[in-house]
Amino acid sequence: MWRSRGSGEGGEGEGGGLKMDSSEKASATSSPRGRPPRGRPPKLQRTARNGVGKGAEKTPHMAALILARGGSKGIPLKNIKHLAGVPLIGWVLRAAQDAGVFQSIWVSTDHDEIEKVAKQCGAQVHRRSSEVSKDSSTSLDAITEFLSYHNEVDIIGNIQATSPCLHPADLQKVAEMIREDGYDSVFSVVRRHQFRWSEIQKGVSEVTEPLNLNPAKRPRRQDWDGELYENGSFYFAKRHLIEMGYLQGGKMAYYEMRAEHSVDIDVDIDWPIAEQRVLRYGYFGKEKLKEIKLLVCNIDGCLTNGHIYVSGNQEEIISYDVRDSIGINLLKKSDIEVRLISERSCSKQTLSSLKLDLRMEIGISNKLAVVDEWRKEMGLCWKEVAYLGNEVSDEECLKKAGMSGVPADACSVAQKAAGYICKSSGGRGAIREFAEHIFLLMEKVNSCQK
Ligand SMILES: CC(=O)N[C@H]1[C@H]([C@H](O)[C@H](O)CO)O[C@](OP(=O)(O)OC[C@H]2O[C@@H](n3ccc(N)nc3=O)[C@H](O)[C@@H]2O)(C(=O)O)C[C@@H]1O
Repeated sequence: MWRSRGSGEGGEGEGGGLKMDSSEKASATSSPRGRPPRGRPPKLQRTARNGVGKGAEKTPHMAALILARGGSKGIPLKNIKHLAGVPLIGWVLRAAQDAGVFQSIWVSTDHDEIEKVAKQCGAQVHRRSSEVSKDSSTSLDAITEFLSYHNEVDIIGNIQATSPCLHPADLQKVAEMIREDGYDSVFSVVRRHQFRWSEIQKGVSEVTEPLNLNPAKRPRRQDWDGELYENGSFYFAKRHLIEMGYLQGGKMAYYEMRAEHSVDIDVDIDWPIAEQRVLRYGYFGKEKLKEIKLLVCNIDGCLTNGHIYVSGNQEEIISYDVRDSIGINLLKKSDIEVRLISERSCSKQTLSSLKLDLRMEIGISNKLAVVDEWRKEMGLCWKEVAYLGNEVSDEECLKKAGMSGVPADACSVAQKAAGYICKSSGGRGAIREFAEHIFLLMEKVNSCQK
């Protein structure tokens, strides 16, 4: 959903890339389905690895594993539903990729669409069996199955997509705790200041009791350290523990996450709150965002819905959404110049009758060259350019721009190259929505600069 980046100008923007060696690439999907039926998964065996056994010098293989079954109950296909323009699994995948501590990064799923999105986000996919994809299946069941097909893995970092505010630094610290401090398992917690009370059970106890406070001396927040709660963001464990049926055990430690990064999507009403949280505190990639000064927008399929009506006297008739013209005006008021570009030789006369008063170039076969020229003319770097496109011809600009978006109905090449996928379609409010996204991220940039 975002691009792998190299160094230099082409590597600017919100995302990061996963480095895989060729053997890992060759097995981009692992699948119990692809194997001959032989009942239960093979019995797990402890091999001479991970510092155990003779001459084992190899760095232990730490795999990130995101469990993403298709049958989520409360929110349908929750694991790939777009949260702030990015599929839910995409947030934690981006953090895992940029952490640079994993030898491999996997999504375990039983669903075709989730497999597709996971691969677009740069993950390898384990097609899990239906036995570990039921409502009653636990995470441990799915992790155990994954390990039984991946003998090369020594340590599992089970990252839950339902905690999308994860940052690479959190994962780097946990990897260090396991690799250097010798912990067998580490899981995330958050500090909460919550007073707990015993439950009233009819017939047993008619009164409640304080569990962690003295009502006569109620502490103020600043006078009380609070308590640590498992927050469900991640669970790291060495293979032997999982083989024994534990995700937490052995030499065990917790990792305390910052409260603002601790988000747990459990029920549907958590979704809008999580969306606001990621926009403010989420991880947007290695490269720092810069203030946007120019937005370039493709015409057919972004400004318009792509339909053209031709009148008897060969005049083109197009439609656009008033919300988009409001979005354009808001951008202009915020000193963001908006320009239009088109591969097709649209009718300039028709476009100028929209009275948007925007500079535009039409009939452009190499959009990248034109936008590059525009940004140089304005003295901008690519990070200061936002691009909204929907077609294959927009791919390069989407990859280069500091902020990139596509309407909901953009082609898959463009979707893959963009950092933000609008809920609105082209010609139906996508520009307005993308403008809103730009404003939110600019707030983030400005608050970081203060
Ligand atoms: C490691 C673990 O035990 N995780 C469980 C967590 C954990 O205890 C809490 O988050 C702690 O705060 O709780 C559950 O959490 P939940 O059901 O939301 O699952 C978390 C993520 O894992 C995926 N998952 C879970 C189980 C499974 N067999 N396959 C999966 O793909 C879900 O799709 C989702 O993306 C729960 O609420 O019931 C179930 C999870 O199994």
